[in-house]
Amino acid sequence: MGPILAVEGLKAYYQMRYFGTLREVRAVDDITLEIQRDEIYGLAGESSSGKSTLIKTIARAIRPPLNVVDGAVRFDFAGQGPRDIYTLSAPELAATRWRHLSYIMQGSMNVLNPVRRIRHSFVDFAFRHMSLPMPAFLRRVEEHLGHLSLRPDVLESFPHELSGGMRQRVTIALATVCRPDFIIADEPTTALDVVVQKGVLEMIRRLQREMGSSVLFVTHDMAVHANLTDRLGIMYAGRLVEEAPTRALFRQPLHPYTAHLIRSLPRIGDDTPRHGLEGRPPNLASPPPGCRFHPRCPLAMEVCQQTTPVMQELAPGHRVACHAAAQGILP
Ligand SMILES: Nc1ncnc2c1ncn2[C@@H]1O[C@H](COP(=O)(O)OP(=O)(O)OP(=O)(O)O)[C@@H](O)[C@H]1O
Repeated sequence: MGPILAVEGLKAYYQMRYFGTLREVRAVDDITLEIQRDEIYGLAGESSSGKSTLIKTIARAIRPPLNVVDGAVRFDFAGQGPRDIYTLSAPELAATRWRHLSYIMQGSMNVLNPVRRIRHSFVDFAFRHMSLPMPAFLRRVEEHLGHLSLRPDVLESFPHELSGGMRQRVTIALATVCRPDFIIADEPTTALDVVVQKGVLEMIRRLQREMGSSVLFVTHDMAVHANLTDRLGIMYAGRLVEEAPTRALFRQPLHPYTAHLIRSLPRIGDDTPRHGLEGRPPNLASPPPGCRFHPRCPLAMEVCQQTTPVMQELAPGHRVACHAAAQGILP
């Protein structure tokens, strides 16, 4: 069986008109990647690199001014054969969401209605996918909550009555109760304190293993990626610049930006001062020509200012878009 998700040449721009002139923010610019069944694929990159835009585009959860300009997003759920999510009809899309493709968001309040009891959220999102009468459905939900160390009475609670960690576990329960094939998680633990964060990450890993689902996990936190993900893609200024099995990427990053992200991680007992990168990420309405990282890159050469580097596989499963790396120059 092929990959569960194949993204090909995807471009998604925020397109705005000011006095008749088109301004485009190229937040996702020519991204190609595949996600396999039964893996956790991490997506990293600093703020504004386009991570959220990419996953919204993958989930077809976009609205103007964000538009897909080019490319394809093909899911192959349960081996049904690849389908571009943008060719699904509205009923097909509704039948897919939560059942095959679900979403764990940054703030749990986005998905939990603050003025309705938790039970209603489960009924609204999951009931129609389960083909069970209501009492059996609610029993299934309670069982699933128990699996996430949540008591059945949370169903009768309002979201504000629960702690942040419990709310996030409820949203994970909601996203997993239909045993979806593919789960997108967007910074699901960023707002939580470290101890709660650890528990939530372990829970995501355990559920993923049990269900054999694929997870696309987005966070800027490289330490979380190191502990959780099987493979990792690094985004910079709207482009994927490196991708590899997580261990290989930490052992030997090939892109200078990835090397910088890894070097910025704090290490216990290491007091050497850490130097930030000079400069700021580019404005995506007018990114620099050539490699978008070149104004900040310690290895920049003339070619980097003129020619956009293409992704090349330099080691098995290890792709990088960097002129220096292609010449064997390590960061
Ligand atoms: N509604 C919008 N209109 C115009 N530009 C936008 C809009 N939303 C995001 N952008 C721009 O798109 C680019 C990518 O933003 P995005 O939120 O996808 O990045 P991110 O990597 O997810 O960042 P963060 O980690 O801060 O969420 C940024 O330059 C941002 O300013």
